[in-house]
This record gives sequence, C-alpha cells and structure tokens, in this order.
Amino acid sequence: MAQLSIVSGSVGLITLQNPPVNALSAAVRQGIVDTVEKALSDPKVKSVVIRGQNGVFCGGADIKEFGTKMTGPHLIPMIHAIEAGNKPMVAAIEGSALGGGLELALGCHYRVAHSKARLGLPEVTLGLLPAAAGSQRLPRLIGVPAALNLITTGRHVTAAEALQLGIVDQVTDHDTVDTAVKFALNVAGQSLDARRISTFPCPRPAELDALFEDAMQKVRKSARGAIAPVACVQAVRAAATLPYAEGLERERELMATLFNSGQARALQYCFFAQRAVGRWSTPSGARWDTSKPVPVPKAAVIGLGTMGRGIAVALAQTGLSVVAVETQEKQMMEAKQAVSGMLERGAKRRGVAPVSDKISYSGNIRAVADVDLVIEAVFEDMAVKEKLFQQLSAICKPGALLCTNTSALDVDHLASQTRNPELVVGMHFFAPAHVMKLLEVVYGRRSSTQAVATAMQLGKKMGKVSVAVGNCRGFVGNRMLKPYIEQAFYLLEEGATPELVDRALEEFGFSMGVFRMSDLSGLDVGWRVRKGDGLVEPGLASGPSARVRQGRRYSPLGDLLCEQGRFGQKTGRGWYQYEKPGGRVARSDPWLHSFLEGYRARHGLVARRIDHEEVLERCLYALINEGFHILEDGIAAGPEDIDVIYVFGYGWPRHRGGPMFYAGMVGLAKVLERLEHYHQAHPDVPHLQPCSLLRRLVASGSPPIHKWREVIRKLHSHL
Ligand SMILES: CCCCCCCC/C=C\C/C=C/C(=O)SCCNC(=O)CCNC(=O)[C@H](O)C(C)(C)COP(=O)(O)OP(=O)(O)OC[C@H]1O[C@@H](n2cnc3c(N)ncnc32)[C@H](O)[C@@H]1OP(=O)(O)O
Repeated sequence: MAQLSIVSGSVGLITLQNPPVNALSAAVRQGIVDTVEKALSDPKVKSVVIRGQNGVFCGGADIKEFGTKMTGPHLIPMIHAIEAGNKPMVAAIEGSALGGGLELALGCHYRVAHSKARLGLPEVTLGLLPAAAGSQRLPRLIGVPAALNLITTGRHVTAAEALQLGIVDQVTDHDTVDTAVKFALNVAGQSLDARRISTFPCPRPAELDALFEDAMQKVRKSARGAIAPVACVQAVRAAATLPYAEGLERERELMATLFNSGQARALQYCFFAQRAVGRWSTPSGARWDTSKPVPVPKAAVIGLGTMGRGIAVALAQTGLSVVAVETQEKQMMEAKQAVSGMLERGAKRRGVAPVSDKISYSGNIRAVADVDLVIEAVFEDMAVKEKLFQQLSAICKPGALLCTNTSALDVDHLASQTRNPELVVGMHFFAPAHVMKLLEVVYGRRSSTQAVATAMQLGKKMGKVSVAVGNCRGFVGNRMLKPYIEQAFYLLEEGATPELVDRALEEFGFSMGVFRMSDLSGLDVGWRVRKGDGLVEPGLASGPSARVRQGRRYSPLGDLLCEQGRFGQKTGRGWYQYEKPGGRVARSDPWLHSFLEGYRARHGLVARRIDHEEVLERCLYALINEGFHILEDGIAAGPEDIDVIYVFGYGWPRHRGGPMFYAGMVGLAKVLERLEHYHQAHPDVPHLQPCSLLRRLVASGSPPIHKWREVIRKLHSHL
C-alpha cells in the first residue's frame, strides 16, 4: 500500500506502507501507481517526495511473490510514469534502498539519503538482475565500470559512497523526509529535462570490448557456475551499446532466463533459510523469542592457536573485553603478534581504529575468574579439555558460561566435568574464526535455555550466522563431511585420481574439491581423530581384510600419506605437491599417482573408469543421506539449518541452495534410487544405505522442502 498526503502546502508526500521493509508487493505497486497519478493530476501538488514507512525506504521487489503468479502493476511502467511525470519527484532514502527499491529511486528525478542509509542492487545474490531498468539506468548515471561492480557483486554502498558515485544528490544527518521536502520545494517548477536518467547517453569508456571481456572473465571465475552474474554483465553491456529501449528489451530477455531458473530458486531459498535459522528452538524448549540471553561484557579465550586467535579477534571487534589465555610462552608471543596484525588489518578494512586495548593477555588460567563467558580453543583432545573444564568450573565466577570450540567432541561429557553442566554449550567456529560467517551453537542435554540463547545472541553480535544444533559426534557439518570424504577415498581406490574427484566437485561449484581442501586443513587432523577411534593400523598389510576396520570397509589411504609425513600444504606434500612447505598452488604429483597404482596392486584392486557423475553422486548423496539421519535424529531442527551450515561453513555453492535443497531439486526419488544402487554395489558401506526418513519422504510423495518438517514431526511423535 501507499498513501499520499500534502505537506508544506505543495509537496505531495507518498509513503510506502508494507512493514518491515516496504517490499514492492502487488498492493504496494498498485498504491504507488494510484498515488503518483493523483499527485501528478492535483494542481496543489508542485513536487513529490517518496519515502518508506518506519525509516526504511524500500527493500525491493517482494521476494515472496516470485514463486507465485504475479499480479498487479509491473515495476517498469510504474517507474517510467514517475520519471516521465512533469513534477519533480524526490526519493527520501532512509534505512535501505535495495533492488527494486533503488530502481524506484533511480526513476525519481532526485535522491536524498540519510547518512546511515545503504543502497544497492543485490538482485544477483538472488539469482536475478536489476530488471526494473536498473541495469540500464545505473550505468547511465554512474558510468559502466562502477555500475558493473555494483550490479555483478550486489554489494550495498553507504550513503557517502553513493554520493561520491553520483547515485544520490544529497546526504543528510538530519531528518531525511524534512530535508527531502525542502529539496522538493526548491526544485519545484524547474525543468526536468536533464533529470530523467533513461534519456542520458551511457558514457562509453575507451576499450569497451576489453572492459567487458575482463568483467566477464572475472565473474566467470568467481561465480563458480552461477548464471546471474554473467547475465548482469550482458545487461550492462546492453546499456553501454544499445539505445535505452533496446537495452530494456535485452534486460527483459535476460531476466526471463533467470527468473524461473533453479539457481534463482536456490538463492532465494538461501535468503529465507538464513533468516529461518534465526528463529531457532531446541527440544528442551529454548526459543529465539522467549529465552533471555545474559549480557556478556567480558569474555575469555583459552588457547591461542589458529582458532583461539581468530575467536579473540572476533570478540574484540564486537566490542567485548577479552582475556586471552595461553600457557606456552612461545605460542603466546606468536599469538600476540598475529592478533595485533589481524586487528590492524581488520580496522583498516573497516575504516575504524584498531581495538588492541580490548584484549589483555595472561599465561595464568586464573585470569578468567571474573569473565562472563569462556571459550576454550585448546588442543582437540578429550583428556586435555576434560581437565580444563574441571579447572574452569572451580575458577570462574558463578553463572559464567563455559563454551567449547570443539569441532566434534562430546559436549555433554565436557559438561559433566563441571559443577554447573547447564552453563556449558558448544560454540563451534570455523577457521579463520574472525572471517568465517558460520557458528554452530551446540546445545547439550543439560544446557539451560539461557546458555543457548546467550551463545546464539553473542554469535549474532559477532556478525555470525549462528545455527543451533544438537550434540553428536561432529555435530552437523563435520558429521556429514565424514561419509563425503570416505566416498572420495573409495573412489581413489577404485581408479579415480585426486584431480578427477576435485575437478568434478569444483565444476559442481565447490570452492575447493575434497582433496585440495584436505591439503589445506592438514591431513594430520583426520589422522589424529582416526587414531583416537582405533582405526589406524600399520600400513603394510595387504588383502581385503587390510581395508576393513570394525566390520566395515575402510580406506587407509589418508593414514598411509600421513605415515610418509605428507600432511598437505604445510609440509609441501599431501594429495598434491606444492612449491614449498606452506605453498598454496596445488600441482599434480606423479609420486602420488604411482603410489595409488602400487596401493591398488597390493590390494588386488583393478582400476576402472570413473566419471564426474559417479563422483558427484557417491560423494554428495552419501553426504545428503547423513543429512537425513541428522534430521531424523533431531540434531538439526530442519533442512534449512543443514543448508545454511553447508553454504556458510563448507563452501557448498550457494546457487545450489545447500545439500538438502539440492536433494529436493534432483528429486528425492532419484537420490533414493541412486543410493540404493550404490549400496547394492558396496554393501559394506553403511553410509550408502538410504536413511529411513528419505524413504518416508519419498513414500509421502516427495513433498517440497518447506513441508519436510511436518513429516519429521510426525516421525518424532511416533517414536
Ligand atoms: C519472466 C520475467 C518475469 C519478470 C518479473 C520481474 C519482477 C522483478 C523486477 C525487478 C527486479 C527487482 C528485483 C528485486 O528487487 S529482488 C529484491 C532485492 N532486494 C533485496 O535483496 C533485499 C533483501 N533484504 C535485505 O537485504 C534485508 O532484509 C534488509 C537490508 C532490507 C533489512 O535487513 P534486516 O533489518 O536485517 O531485516 P531482515 O533481513 O531480517 O528482514 C526482515 C523481514 O523482511 C523480509 N524481507 C526482507 N526483504 C524482503 C523482500 N525484498 N521481499 C520480501 N521479504 C523481505 C525478511 O525475509 C524478513 O522476514 P522473515 O523472513 O519473515 O524474518
């Protein structure tokens, strides 16, 4: 809806009314069409200001309408009527002007923004392009290179940057609507000939072809198979090379290819999934809207290895006072230097002063006595952590939350080491912790609602996407990773190479294939875990039993590499070779290939041809199958939680929506059929046996993903 009132005698004030972000729903579009028509035909109105209710100009087209039959006026003629009108129209931009919201503002003759406003064309992040003429107007207003940057990345700019780029005409720290009304009074009666952006010639930079080729190469490289960024470049090229009307037609054609694409659906699903995980709840009754977090002005981090350093930086950047504890002197010295570098670089990037004074260092665990929350990030070893939790329980003040950054260990067991197990939760960060957006908040059997709410709230304050998950080995992310990696190892045994497996996964859209990723994180990490699980045996054995552990198929390939001291990038050798220890460019390693041949020969394995399809099906469906188990076990509340974890923490391509969404796109019946097929071929691999929840979903007609929770609820109520 939109409402028209007259202010200051002659200014028509149109207010968009669709809380919370005034999205351009059919009703709002109709409201704009009606009020603009009224304002243009009312002789008392000499100029018009358009604003949004409740301090938000407009969050763009209503994304919820995209999956439905579109009704109501179309955006393009609506915006055209504003631009073509004979009275000055001023957009008063507070809060956000995004997507269709900014396109609406670009149809106005002037734009006034509050200094705290954010502007942008983020359609690309939803698998779309700015198809309400934004791809044609923006380059005409600010030039091709700047428009390309904004439209292909979807980034939001501050009002100050928008002013510098020429997107807005004035920025104010005062009341935006008052300022815009004054502006409108001033420009009333002035000619609008030079204010209609669609009539501007598009500035044509020299070397136009090279510029677009370069832009196309850049997006193809970073888009990892996403089609919208490519279409965005093509649309801006149309603006630069065609008359406005023809450019608009090209924009429409490109949008038509994107609008109903699976990628657009996946990206829009991700948008809502990210928000859905914020409405978390736990089986014990803790909920995002009713559980009260406690304030955390002071926190401690224990252990200043890579994870601890990142966590300390992230906490300090959030404004908390941080006590950083490390008992080893050498590690402490290195950490201090690394942390201050990270803080300085972070401050420079954000244009603020570094917050080094927020962190105090200590070699004594007693320094945490007065903090409100502790995050331990010590060595991943249960005995070490057990002892630490016993100490913390004795040292910390009453009510202090004790959090573990373990990536897999039992949170309930750690809680049982303390006097107040209700104060223990997992806060599983991802490396580098000050950069990665994901946080798994692991609630234990006895974690209090307040403890979970506090960890979730702290994660949010730190700018993380926090997902509440139950306690099990590896929680959600790492638990699903296990069958995925396991399949990759089996594929090597059966004839694949690391290069083949990684290429298939990278073409699918992962930022890194499983072997390159494992070289980066260090092969010794998994080796240590497998040793702890009693799976590692001396590597020289041969015959079928050498590849069986604890009654199931096992591949010792990773262990054998570790025995050779090949730990990945840090040692310069792993599944690939690197120019030096710590090198980053993975090169194919002939040693590895002959090692694989020797291994197969020793174990009587005959290499066969493996194609990309098999790699994807075996690795991804095994991972997805574990996702169904996680839902069945109630470790994740819904498929959105799993998908958000995989997109934000594990490099799953966002334009494929996350593993569970992807399963729905492929078709649950097909995933089930392929799992059955592979399980028949490999009966000794339990991870390939289809989960009963998957069977149940298929049996109930493969409902769309937003209906899975109903099936899961029914399943749990029968148990
Ligand atoms: C065959 C061809 C057919 C052609 C058809 C053409 C039609 C399209 C034509 C033109 C293209 C225009 C496209 C667009 O405009 S796409 C939308 C672009 N806009 C965005 O991407 C902005 C999305 N929103 C945000 O980034 C943020 O919400 C925010 C910055 C505006 C506010 O952030 P914050 O205060 O943190 O609030 P939340 O994010 O939590 O959001 C609150 C609430 O509002 C919902 N919401 C937000 N934006 C939208 C929206 N654009 N449409 C619908 N709903 C929106 C959000 O989901 C939250 O609700 P909840 O999920 O219930 O919690």
